[in-house]
Amino acid sequence: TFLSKTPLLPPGPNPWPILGNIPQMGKKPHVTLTKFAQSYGPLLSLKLGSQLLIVGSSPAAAEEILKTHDRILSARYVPHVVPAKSPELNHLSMGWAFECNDKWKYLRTICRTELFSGKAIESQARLREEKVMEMVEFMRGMEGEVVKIGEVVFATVFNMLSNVMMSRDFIGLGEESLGGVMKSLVRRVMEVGSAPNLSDFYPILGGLDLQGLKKRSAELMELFFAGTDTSTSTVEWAMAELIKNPKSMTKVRQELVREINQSFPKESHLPQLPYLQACVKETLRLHPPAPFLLPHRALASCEVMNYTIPKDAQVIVNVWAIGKDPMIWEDPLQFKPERFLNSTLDYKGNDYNFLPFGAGRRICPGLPMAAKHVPLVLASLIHFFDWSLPDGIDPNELDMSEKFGVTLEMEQPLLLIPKVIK
Ligand code: HEM
Repeated sequence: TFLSKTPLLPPGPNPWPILGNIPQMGKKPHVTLTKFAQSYGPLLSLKLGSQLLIVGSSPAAAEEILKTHDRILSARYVPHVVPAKSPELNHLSMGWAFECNDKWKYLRTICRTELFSGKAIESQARLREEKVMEMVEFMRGMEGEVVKIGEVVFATVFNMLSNVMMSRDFIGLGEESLGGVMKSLVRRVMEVGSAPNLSDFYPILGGLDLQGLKKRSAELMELFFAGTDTSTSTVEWAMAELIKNPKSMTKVRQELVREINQSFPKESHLPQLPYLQACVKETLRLHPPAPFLLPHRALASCEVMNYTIPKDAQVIVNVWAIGKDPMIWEDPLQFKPERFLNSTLDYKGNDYNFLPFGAGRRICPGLPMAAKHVPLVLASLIHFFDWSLPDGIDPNELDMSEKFGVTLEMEQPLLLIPKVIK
Protein backbone atom coordinates (compact mmCIF):
# COMPACT_ATOMS: atom_id res chain seq x y z
CA THR A 1 0.00 0.00 0.00
CA PHE A 2 1.08 3.60 -0.28
CA LEU A 3 1.65 3.63 3.48
CA SER A 4 4.36 1.02 3.19
CA LYS A 5 7.71 2.57 4.04
CA THR A 6 10.05 -0.20 2.93
CA PRO A 7 12.09 1.30 0.10
CA LEU A 8 12.46 -0.57 -3.15
CA LEU A 9 15.37 -2.51 -4.51
CA PRO A 10 17.75 -0.38 -6.58
CA PRO A 11 16.88 -0.26 -10.29
CA GLY A 12 18.51 -2.47 -12.89
CA PRO A 13 18.00 -4.32 -16.16
CA ASN A 14 15.15 -6.82 -16.35
CA PRO A 15 16.25 -10.34 -15.44
CA TRP A 16 15.51 -13.41 -17.56
CA PRO A 17 13.64 -16.28 -15.94
CA ILE A 18 15.94 -18.56 -13.91
CA LEU A 19 19.21 -17.22 -15.31
CA GLY A 20 18.48 -13.68 -14.23
CA ASN A 21 20.94 -11.21 -15.77
CA ILE A 22 23.72 -13.74 -16.35
CA PRO A 23 23.21 -13.82 -20.15
CA GLN A 24 23.72 -10.04 -20.28
CA MET A 25 27.01 -9.99 -18.38
CA GLY A 26 29.36 -11.07 -21.16
CA LYS A 27 33.10 -11.65 -20.92
CA LYS A 28 33.84 -8.20 -19.52
CA PRO A 29 31.40 -7.75 -16.64
CA HIS A 30 33.19 -4.59 -15.45
CA VAL A 31 32.37 -2.94 -18.78
CA THR A 32 28.79 -4.26 -18.80
CA LEU A 33 28.11 -3.08 -15.26
CA THR A 34 29.58 0.32 -16.04
CA LYS A 35 27.14 0.64 -18.95
CA PHE A 36 24.24 -0.45 -16.75
CA ALA A 37 25.21 2.21 -14.20
CA GLN A 38 25.06 4.82 -16.97
CA SER A 39 21.48 3.75 -17.76
CA TYR A 40 20.11 2.94 -14.29
CA GLY A 41 22.17 5.01 -11.83
CA PRO A 42 24.95 4.61 -9.28
CA LEU A 43 23.22 1.85 -7.29
CA LEU A 44 22.07 -1.15 -9.33
CA SER A 45 20.42 -4.44 -8.57
CA LEU A 46 20.73 -7.53 -10.75
CA LYS A 47 20.03 -11.22 -10.44
CA LEU A 48 22.76 -13.77 -11.06
CA GLY A 49 20.61 -16.84 -11.20
CA SER A 50 18.74 -16.58 -7.92
CA GLN A 51 21.47 -14.54 -6.22
CA LEU A 52 20.76 -10.84 -5.80
CA LEU A 53 23.70 -8.61 -6.73
CA ILE A 54 23.95 -4.94 -5.71
CA VAL A 55 26.51 -2.77 -7.49
CA GLY A 56 27.73 0.63 -6.32
CA SER A 57 29.32 2.69 -9.11
CA SER A 58 29.88 6.19 -7.74
CA PRO A 59 31.98 7.67 -4.93
CA ALA A 60 28.79 8.40 -2.94
CA ALA A 61 27.59 4.80 -3.31
CA ALA A 62 31.06 3.51 -2.39
CA GLU A 63 31.11 5.66 0.73
CA GLU A 64 27.70 4.43 1.88
CA ILE A 65 28.72 0.81 1.33
CA LEU A 66 32.29 0.94 2.68
CA LYS A 67 31.88 3.54 5.43
CA THR A 68 28.33 4.36 6.50
CA HIS A 69 27.14 0.73 6.40
CA ASP A 70 30.57 -0.86 6.72
CA ARG A 71 29.59 -3.02 9.69
CA ILE A 72 26.62 -4.61 7.96
CA LEU A 73 28.10 -4.79 4.47
CA SER A 74 31.56 -6.15 5.27
CA ALA A 75 30.62 -9.80 5.48
CA ARG A 76 32.06 -11.79 2.60
CA TYR A 77 30.20 -13.34 -0.29
CA VAL A 78 32.18 -16.48 -1.10
CA PRO A 79 31.95 -17.36 -4.80
CA HIS A 80 31.33 -20.98 -5.74
CA VAL A 81 34.76 -21.30 -7.34
CA VAL A 82 36.41 -20.80 -3.97
CA PRO A 83 37.05 -24.16 -2.32
CA ALA A 84 35.51 -22.89 0.89
CA LYS A 85 34.87 -26.40 2.06
CA SER A 86 38.58 -27.01 2.40
CA PRO A 87 39.07 -26.91 6.17
CA GLU A 88 42.58 -25.58 5.70
CA LEU A 89 41.30 -22.60 3.78
CA ASN A 90 38.54 -21.94 6.25
CA HIS A 91 41.00 -22.08 9.04
CA LEU A 92 43.49 -19.58 7.73
CA SER A 93 41.46 -17.55 5.30
CA MET A 94 41.18 -13.86 5.87
CA GLY A 95 39.81 -12.79 2.51
CA TRP A 96 37.17 -15.52 2.46
CA ALA A 97 36.21 -15.21 6.12
CA PHE A 98 32.42 -15.37 5.83
CA GLU A 99 31.91 -12.83 8.56
CA CYS A 100 34.17 -10.40 10.34
CA ASN A 101 34.35 -12.82 13.27
CA ASP A 102 36.94 -13.11 16.04
CA LYS A 103 39.28 -15.27 13.98
CA TRP A 104 39.23 -12.75 11.15
CA LYS A 105 39.81 -9.89 13.60
CA TYR A 106 42.76 -11.75 15.05
CA LEU A 107 44.34 -12.28 11.62
CA ARG A 108 43.79 -8.64 10.66
CA THR A 109 45.35 -7.53 13.94
CA ILE A 110 48.43 -9.67 13.29
CA CYS A 111 48.70 -8.13 9.84
CA ARG A 112 48.43 -4.61 11.21
CA THR A 113 50.66 -4.96 14.22
CA GLU A 114 53.18 -7.61 13.14
CA LEU A 115 53.48 -8.28 9.44
CA PHE A 116 52.71 -4.95 7.82
CA SER A 117 53.33 -2.48 10.63
CA GLY A 118 55.53 0.50 9.79
CA LYS A 119 58.36 -1.07 11.73
CA ALA A 120 58.02 -4.47 10.10
CA ILE A 121 57.86 -2.99 6.61
CA GLU A 122 61.00 -1.02 7.31
CA SER A 123 62.88 -4.02 8.60
CA GLN A 124 61.91 -6.05 5.49
CA ALA A 125 63.16 -3.38 3.08
CA ARG A 126 66.66 -4.88 2.70
CA LEU A 127 65.20 -8.25 1.78
CA ARG A 128 62.97 -6.81 -0.93
CA GLU A 129 65.84 -4.70 -2.27
CA GLU A 130 68.04 -7.79 -2.53
CA LYS A 131 65.39 -9.65 -4.48
CA VAL A 132 65.00 -6.73 -6.87
CA MET A 133 68.74 -6.69 -7.45
CA GLU A 134 68.58 -10.38 -8.32
CA MET A 135 65.88 -9.56 -10.82
CA VAL A 136 68.08 -6.90 -12.40
CA GLU A 137 71.01 -9.34 -12.62
CA PHE A 138 68.77 -11.90 -14.27
CA MET A 139 67.45 -9.35 -16.71
CA ARG A 140 70.97 -8.26 -17.66
CA GLY A 141 71.53 -11.80 -18.87
CA MET A 142 68.43 -11.49 -21.03
CA GLU A 143 69.64 -8.43 -22.94
CA GLY A 144 68.32 -8.40 -26.49
CA GLU A 145 65.92 -11.27 -25.87
CA VAL A 146 62.14 -11.15 -25.68
CA VAL A 147 61.02 -11.20 -22.04
CA LYS A 148 57.53 -11.93 -20.77
CA ILE A 149 57.60 -9.13 -18.26
CA GLY A 150 54.71 -10.50 -16.18
CA GLU A 151 56.51 -13.77 -15.50
CA VAL A 152 59.70 -12.13 -14.33
CA VAL A 153 57.78 -9.75 -12.09
CA PHE A 154 55.64 -12.59 -10.79
CA ALA A 155 58.76 -14.56 -9.86
CA THR A 156 60.28 -11.52 -8.20
CA VAL A 157 57.23 -10.61 -6.13
CA PHE A 158 56.68 -14.25 -5.27
CA ASN A 159 60.29 -14.49 -4.20
CA MET A 160 60.04 -11.29 -2.17
CA LEU A 161 56.89 -12.36 -0.38
CA SER A 162 58.15 -15.85 0.35
CA ASN A 163 61.43 -14.53 1.69
CA VAL A 164 59.76 -11.87 3.77
CA MET A 165 57.37 -14.44 5.13
CA MET A 166 60.21 -16.78 5.97
CA SER A 167 62.01 -13.98 7.76
CA ARG A 168 62.22 -13.17 11.43
CA ASP A 169 59.06 -11.07 11.46
CA PHE A 170 56.92 -14.01 10.53
CA ILE A 171 58.57 -16.61 12.68
CA GLY A 172 57.78 -17.05 16.33
CA LEU A 173 54.11 -16.39 15.89
CA GLY A 174 53.42 -20.06 16.55
CA GLU A 175 52.42 -22.81 14.16
CA GLU A 176 48.74 -22.03 14.70
CA SER A 177 49.13 -18.41 13.73
CA LEU A 178 49.40 -16.75 10.37
CA GLY A 179 53.19 -16.83 10.45
CA GLY A 180 53.26 -20.53 11.17
CA VAL A 181 50.67 -21.33 8.56
CA MET A 182 52.53 -19.20 6.08
CA LYS A 183 55.82 -20.97 6.66
CA SER A 184 54.35 -24.36 5.99
CA LEU A 185 52.59 -23.05 2.90
CA VAL A 186 55.74 -21.52 1.51
CA ARG A 187 57.50 -24.81 2.12
CA ARG A 188 54.78 -26.58 0.15
CA VAL A 189 55.13 -24.28 -2.82
CA MET A 190 58.86 -24.65 -2.77
CA GLU A 191 58.36 -28.40 -3.05
CA VAL A 192 56.64 -27.84 -6.39
CA GLY A 193 60.03 -27.23 -7.86
CA SER A 194 61.24 -23.75 -7.14
CA ALA A 195 63.88 -22.54 -4.74
CA PRO A 196 63.93 -19.49 -2.53
CA ASN A 197 66.73 -17.78 -4.39
CA LEU A 198 66.06 -16.10 -7.67
CA SER A 199 69.33 -17.37 -9.10
CA ASP A 200 67.84 -20.84 -8.73
CA PHE A 201 64.35 -19.75 -9.51
CA TYR A 202 64.78 -17.89 -12.77
CA PRO A 203 66.49 -20.52 -14.89
CA ILE A 204 63.63 -22.91 -14.27
CA LEU A 205 60.96 -20.34 -14.94
CA GLY A 206 60.79 -21.43 -18.53
CA GLY A 207 60.05 -25.01 -17.58
CA LEU A 208 58.01 -24.21 -14.53
CA ASP A 209 54.28 -24.59 -14.89
CA LEU A 210 53.23 -21.30 -13.34
CA GLN A 211 49.55 -21.92 -14.04
CA GLY A 212 49.75 -25.30 -12.38
CA LEU A 213 51.65 -23.83 -9.50
CA LYS A 214 49.06 -21.16 -9.00
CA LYS A 215 46.20 -23.59 -9.29
CA ARG A 216 47.70 -26.00 -6.81
CA SER A 217 48.50 -23.36 -4.33
CA ALA A 218 45.42 -21.23 -4.80
CA GLU A 219 43.52 -23.28 -2.27
CA LEU A 220 46.23 -22.86 0.27
CA MET A 221 47.99 -19.65 -0.28
CA GLU A 222 45.40 -16.99 -0.34
CA LEU A 223 47.35 -14.19 1.28
CA PHE A 224 50.29 -15.00 -0.89
CA PHE A 225 48.44 -14.89 -4.13
CA ALA A 226 46.30 -11.96 -3.11
CA GLY A 227 49.64 -10.18 -3.07
CA THR A 228 51.45 -11.68 -6.06
CA ASP A 229 48.90 -11.47 -8.87
CA THR A 230 47.68 -8.01 -7.96
CA SER A 231 51.18 -6.56 -7.69
CA THR A 232 52.35 -8.30 -10.87
CA SER A 233 49.44 -7.04 -12.89
CA THR A 234 50.06 -3.48 -11.62
CA VAL A 235 53.71 -3.51 -12.72
CA GLU A 236 52.85 -5.07 -16.08
CA TRP A 237 50.16 -2.47 -16.83
CA ALA A 238 52.45 0.33 -15.67
CA MET A 239 55.17 -0.80 -18.07
CA ALA A 240 52.65 -1.05 -20.91
CA GLU A 241 51.33 2.47 -20.22
CA LEU A 242 54.86 3.89 -20.03
CA ILE A 243 55.85 2.23 -23.32
CA LYS A 244 52.74 3.76 -24.88
CA ASN A 245 53.44 7.14 -23.28
CA PRO A 246 57.14 7.80 -23.91
CA LYS A 247 56.95 11.32 -22.46
CA SER A 248 55.96 9.89 -19.09
CA MET A 249 58.68 7.23 -19.41
CA THR A 250 61.26 9.95 -19.97
CA LYS A 251 60.06 11.84 -16.90
CA VAL A 252 60.36 8.72 -14.74
CA ARG A 253 63.88 8.16 -16.05
CA GLN A 254 64.94 11.73 -15.42
CA GLU A 255 63.64 11.55 -11.89
CA LEU A 256 65.51 8.30 -11.27
CA VAL A 257 68.77 9.67 -12.68
CA ARG A 258 68.41 12.78 -10.57
CA GLU A 259 67.57 11.02 -7.30
CA ILE A 260 69.37 7.69 -7.56
CA ASN A 261 72.07 8.17 -10.13
CA GLN A 262 74.49 5.22 -10.14
CA SER A 263 73.19 3.29 -7.17
CA PHE A 264 70.36 0.77 -6.84
CA PRO A 265 66.85 2.02 -6.10
CA LYS A 266 66.01 1.59 -2.44
CA GLU A 267 62.75 1.93 -0.57
CA SER A 268 64.22 4.92 1.22
CA HIS A 269 64.37 6.68 -2.17
CA LEU A 270 60.61 6.40 -2.73
CA PRO A 271 59.63 9.68 -1.03
CA GLN A 272 61.95 11.46 -3.49
CA LEU A 273 60.25 9.86 -6.49
CA PRO A 274 56.84 11.57 -6.73
CA TYR A 275 56.50 11.11 -10.48
CA LEU A 276 57.13 7.37 -10.23
CA GLN A 277 54.55 7.13 -7.45
CA ALA A 278 52.09 9.12 -9.56
CA CYS A 279 52.59 6.59 -12.38
CA VAL A 280 51.70 3.77 -10.00
CA LYS A 281 48.55 5.60 -8.90
CA GLU A 282 47.57 6.41 -12.46
CA THR A 283 48.01 2.74 -13.37
CA LEU A 284 45.82 1.68 -10.44
CA ARG A 285 43.17 4.19 -11.50
CA LEU A 286 42.99 2.87 -15.07
CA HIS A 287 43.71 -0.79 -14.34
CA PRO A 288 42.61 -1.69 -10.81
CA PRO A 289 43.64 -5.35 -10.34
CA ALA A 290 40.36 -5.99 -8.50
CA PRO A 291 37.82 -3.93 -10.49
CA PHE A 292 34.95 -4.89 -8.12
CA LEU A 293 37.09 -5.28 -4.96
CA LEU A 294 36.21 -8.69 -3.49
CA PRO A 295 32.49 -9.44 -3.21
CA HIS A 296 30.89 -8.31 0.04
CA ARG A 297 27.68 -9.67 1.58
CA ALA A 298 24.92 -8.00 3.57
CA LEU A 299 24.73 -9.44 7.10
CA ALA A 300 21.33 -7.87 7.50
CA SER A 301 19.00 -5.75 5.47
CA CYS A 302 19.88 -2.04 5.30
CA GLU A 303 19.01 1.14 3.47
CA VAL A 304 21.45 2.70 1.01
CA MET A 305 20.70 5.81 -1.07
CA ASN A 306 17.00 5.38 -0.32
CA TYR A 307 16.92 1.82 -1.60
CA THR A 308 16.86 -1.48 0.25
CA ILE A 309 19.78 -3.86 0.29
CA PRO A 310 18.28 -7.12 1.57
CA LYS A 311 20.06 -9.54 3.88
CA ASP A 312 22.43 -11.94 2.06
CA ALA A 313 22.66 -9.82 -1.09
CA GLN A 314 26.07 -9.84 -2.74
CA VAL A 315 27.43 -6.29 -2.74
CA ILE A 316 30.24 -5.02 -4.96
CA VAL A 317 31.76 -1.64 -5.74
CA ASN A 318 32.75 -0.99 -9.34
CA VAL A 319 36.01 0.91 -8.74
CA TRP A 320 36.90 0.42 -12.40
CA ALA A 321 33.88 2.56 -13.34
CA ILE A 322 34.69 5.19 -10.70
CA GLY A 323 38.25 5.43 -12.05
CA LYS A 324 36.96 6.24 -15.53
CA ASP A 325 34.05 8.52 -14.64
CA PRO A 326 34.27 11.78 -16.64
CA MET A 327 32.42 13.57 -13.82
CA ILE A 328 35.40 12.89 -11.57
CA TRP A 329 38.43 12.78 -13.88
CA GLU A 330 39.49 15.08 -16.68
CA ASP A 331 40.31 13.06 -19.82
CA PRO A 332 39.53 9.88 -17.90
CA LEU A 333 40.91 7.50 -20.52
CA GLN A 334 44.27 9.24 -20.83
CA PHE A 335 47.33 8.11 -18.89
CA LYS A 336 48.27 11.35 -17.13
CA PRO A 337 50.30 10.78 -13.95
CA GLU A 338 50.53 14.56 -13.59
CA ARG A 339 46.99 14.58 -12.19
CA PHE A 340 48.37 12.99 -9.01
CA LEU A 341 51.25 15.47 -8.61
CA ASN A 342 50.66 18.26 -6.10
CA SER A 343 47.56 16.39 -5.00
CA THR A 344 46.86 14.68 -1.71
CA LEU A 345 44.78 12.01 -3.45
CA ASP A 346 45.95 8.65 -2.18
CA TYR A 347 44.79 5.02 -2.30
CA LYS A 348 44.59 4.54 1.46
CA GLY A 349 40.82 4.31 1.53
CA ASN A 350 39.96 7.85 2.65
CA ASP A 351 39.02 9.17 -0.77
CA TYR A 352 36.07 7.46 -2.42
CA ASN A 353 37.08 8.68 -5.88
CA PHE A 354 40.05 6.34 -5.87
CA LEU A 355 39.73 2.92 -4.25
CA PRO A 356 42.08 0.32 -5.80
CA PHE A 357 42.62 -1.26 -2.37
CA GLY A 358 39.06 -0.81 -1.12
CA ALA A 359 38.18 1.02 2.11
CA GLY A 360 36.74 0.28 5.52
CA ARG A 361 37.23 -2.86 7.54
CA ARG A 362 37.92 -5.11 4.54
CA ILE A 363 40.50 -2.77 3.01
CA CYS A 364 43.50 -4.65 1.62
CA PRO A 365 45.74 -5.47 4.60
CA GLY A 366 48.77 -5.83 2.28
CA LEU A 367 48.54 -2.19 1.14
CA PRO A 368 51.59 -0.96 3.11
CA MET A 369 53.71 -3.68 1.53
CA ALA A 370 52.37 -3.24 -2.00
CA ALA A 371 53.05 0.50 -1.66
CA LYS A 372 56.73 -0.40 -1.31
CA HIS A 373 57.39 -3.29 -3.65
CA VAL A 374 55.33 -2.15 -6.64
CA PRO A 375 57.19 1.16 -7.12
CA LEU A 376 60.51 -0.47 -6.20
CA VAL A 377 60.24 -3.14 -8.91
CA LEU A 378 59.03 -0.60 -11.46
CA ALA A 379 61.86 1.82 -10.63
CA SER A 380 64.46 -0.91 -11.08
CA LEU A 381 63.08 -2.08 -14.42
CA ILE A 382 63.26 1.47 -15.74
CA HIS A 383 66.48 2.62 -14.10
CA PHE A 384 68.66 -0.13 -15.55
CA PHE A 385 67.07 -0.87 -18.92
CA ASP A 386 65.74 0.66 -22.07
CA TRP A 387 62.70 -1.29 -23.25
CA SER A 388 61.45 -1.90 -26.74
CA LEU A 389 58.64 -3.92 -28.27
CA PRO A 390 59.51 -7.00 -30.34
CA ASP A 391 59.01 -7.20 -34.13
CA GLY A 392 59.15 -3.43 -34.42
CA ILE A 393 55.61 -3.07 -33.06
CA ASP A 394 54.64 0.59 -32.87
CA PRO A 395 53.96 1.52 -29.20
CA ASN A 396 50.71 3.13 -30.35
CA GLU A 397 49.57 -0.25 -31.62
CA LEU A 398 50.25 -2.05 -28.34
CA ASP A 399 47.29 -4.26 -27.45
CA MET A 400 45.87 -2.96 -24.16
CA SER A 401 42.86 -5.28 -24.02
CA GLU A 402 41.89 -6.53 -20.61
CA LYS A 403 41.11 -10.03 -19.50
CA PHE A 404 38.59 -10.22 -16.68
CA GLY A 405 39.49 -12.90 -14.17
CA VAL A 406 40.73 -13.26 -10.63
CA THR A 407 42.65 -10.09 -11.38
CA LEU A 408 42.20 -7.78 -14.35
CA GLU A 409 45.20 -8.76 -16.45
CA MET A 410 46.49 -7.82 -19.88
CA GLU A 411 44.80 -10.11 -22.37
CA GLN A 412 48.02 -10.33 -24.40
CA PRO A 413 50.95 -10.72 -21.98
CA LEU A 414 53.38 -7.84 -22.38
CA LEU A 415 56.53 -8.86 -24.30
CA LEU A 416 59.52 -6.51 -24.11
CA ILE A 417 63.19 -6.52 -25.04
CA PRO A 418 65.63 -5.09 -22.46
CA LYS A 419 68.74 -3.16 -23.37
CA VAL A 420 71.16 -2.47 -20.54
CA ILE A 421 71.69 1.23 -19.85
CA LYS A 422 75.40 1.80 -19.44
C1 HEM B 1 48.75 -3.66 -6.06
C2 HEM B 1 48.56 -4.56 -5.14
C3 HEM B 1 47.24 -4.89 -4.46
C4 HEM B 1 45.96 -4.45 -4.72
C5 HEM B 1 45.50 -3.46 -5.77
C6 HEM B 1 45.08 -5.11 -3.76
C7 HEM B 1 43.71 -4.90 -3.69
C8 HEM B 1 42.86 -5.54 -2.80
C9 HEM B 1 41.42 -5.37 -2.77
C10 HEM B 1 40.62 -4.44 -3.67
C11 HEM B 1 40.92 -6.17 -1.78
C12 HEM B 1 39.44 -6.36 -1.39
C13 HEM B 1 38.90 -5.30 -0.49
C14 HEM B 1 37.43 -5.52 -0.19
O1 HEM B 1 36.96 -6.66 -0.16
O2 HEM B 1 36.70 -4.54 0.01
C15 HEM B 1 42.05 -6.86 -1.18
C16 HEM B 1 41.95 -7.77 -0.16
C17 HEM B 1 43.02 -8.47 0.37
N1 HEM B 1 44.36 -8.31 0.03
FE1 HEM B 1 45.11 -7.05 -1.37
N2 HEM B 1 45.83 -5.92 -2.96
C18 HEM B 1 47.15 -5.82 -3.33
C19 HEM B 1 48.24 -6.44 -2.72
C20 HEM B 1 48.17 -7.28 -1.64
C21 HEM B 1 49.32 -7.82 -0.92
C22 HEM B 1 50.79 -7.51 -1.25
C23 HEM B 1 48.82 -8.65 0.05
C24 HEM B 1 49.54 -9.49 1.07
C25 HEM B 1 50.79 -9.76 1.11
C26 HEM B 1 47.36 -8.61 -0.04
C27 HEM B 1 46.48 -9.33 0.77
C28 HEM B 1 45.11 -9.19 0.78
C29 HEM B 1 44.19 -9.96 1.65
C30 HEM B 1 44.58 -11.05 2.63
C31 HEM B 1 42.88 -9.50 1.40
C32 HEM B 1 41.57 -9.96 2.06
C33 HEM B 1 41.27 -9.07 3.26
C34 HEM B 1 39.95 -9.35 3.97
O3 HEM B 1 39.02 -9.86 3.33
O4 HEM B 1 39.82 -9.05 5.15
N3 HEM B 1 47.00 -7.76 -1.07
N4 HEM B 1 43.22 -6.45 -1.83
